[in-house]
Amino acid sequence: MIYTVTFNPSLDYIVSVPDFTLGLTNRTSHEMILPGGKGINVSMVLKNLGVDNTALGFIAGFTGEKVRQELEKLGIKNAFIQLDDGFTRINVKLASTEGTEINGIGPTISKSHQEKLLQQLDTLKKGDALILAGSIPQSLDDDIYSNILERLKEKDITIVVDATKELLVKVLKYHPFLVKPNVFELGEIFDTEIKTKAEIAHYAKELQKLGARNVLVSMAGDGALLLEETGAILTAKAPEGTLVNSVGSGDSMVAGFLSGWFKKKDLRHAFSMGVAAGSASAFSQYLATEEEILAMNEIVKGKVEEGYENSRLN
Ligand SMILES: Nc1ncnc2c1ncn2[C@@H]1O[C@H](COP(=O)(O)OP(=O)(O)O)[C@@H](O)[C@H]1O
Ligand SMILES: O=P(O)(O)OC[C@H]1O[C@](O)(COP(=O)(O)O)[C@@H](O)[C@@H]1O
Repeated sequence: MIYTVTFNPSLDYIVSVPDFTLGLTNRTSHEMILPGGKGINVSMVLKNLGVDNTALGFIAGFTGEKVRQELEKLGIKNAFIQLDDGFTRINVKLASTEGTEINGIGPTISKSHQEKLLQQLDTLKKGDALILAGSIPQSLDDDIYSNILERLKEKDITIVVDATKELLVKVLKYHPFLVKPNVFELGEIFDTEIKTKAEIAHYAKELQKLGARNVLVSMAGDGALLLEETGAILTAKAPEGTLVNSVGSGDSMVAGFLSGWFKKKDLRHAFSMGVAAGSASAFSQYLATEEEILAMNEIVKGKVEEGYENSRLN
C-alpha cells in the first residue's frame, strides 16, 4: 500500500484577483475552495491515475472536517487523526499573481496525537511506500520526519520526501528513494540563488552526497531535472500550454513520477510521467485527470533528454 502523510493539510482558497493592488480593497473574479496540502494532493492525483493509496495526517476543526468530506467524496481512503483543538489552515492563493500564496501555520499537534501517527506507521511493511510531504505546524520540531524514518529504517519501504530546509536535509541520511525540491527550495538549502541548469545539477549532487537516492528538481515552466541514483541526469523542457492554476503542480509531479515508477520500475518513464502530471495540472483549473496526464505524457516523453544544456533559467 502507498501511504501519504500530510502533517499540515489545508483548504486552499484559490482566487483570481485582476490587477491585484496592495493597500486597496481588491475583488475576486473567480474563486475556488479545494482540499489541499502536499500529501493530500499526491493522494488525489494517484487516485486519478488509478493508484490505490491511503491519506494519513492530522485534521482539526470545521476546515479539517471539510477536507475529510471532500476526500471521501472522491473515494480516497484516509485515516486522519482528529486533533482536539484549533483548525486545519486555510491557505490563500492568488491565482492571477503567479506564485503568491499565504500559507497558514497550522494547529498544534500534541505528543499523544503524534504518537498515534507513529503507531499507524508501525503497521507499514516491506514493499509499502511512504510519502512525507509538506510543511509541519510551527509547534513541531524539524526532526519529526527524520524521527519517523529512524523508526522505519529496518523495513524495506519506498520513502519519498517533499519538504523544505532542515525538514528535508535531516531525512537524507535515511536514503529516501526520491526527494523533490523545486529550484528555489534547492537554492534555499545551500543558501544560494540558483540561476542555471549546471547549478541545479551541482546542488542536486550535493543532496545525493548527503544521502538522497534520486533527486527530482522541478523548475516550473522550465521543466525538470532528474539526478538518478547512478549519477545519470535526465532533463525535460515543460510542454507548451497556458498556465491556468499552478497550485498542486509539484504534488502532481510526485504522484505522476510514482505511478510511472510503480508501473514500469523505469526512471525515464517515471520522470516523463512526473513532468506530464505537473504540467497537466498547471494547465488545468484543478489537479489533472488521468486522461489529461496520459495525453501530456505523449508529448513529454519526446522531450526527455539525457544530460542537460547549460541554459539560464527563465
Ligand atoms: N508554467 C508552467 N508551464 C508548464 N509546466 C509547468 C508550469 N508550472 C509548473 N509546471 C510543471 O509542474 C512541475 C512542478 O512545478 P513547480 O512549480 O516547479 O513545483 P512546485 O509546485 O513544487 O513549486 C514542473 O516541473 C512542470 O513540469
Ligand atoms: O505545506 P506547505 O509547504 O505549506 O504547502 C501547502 C500548500 O502546497 C500545496 O500542497 C500545493 O503544493 P505545490 O504547488 O507545490 O504542488 C497546497 O495544496 C497547499 O496549500
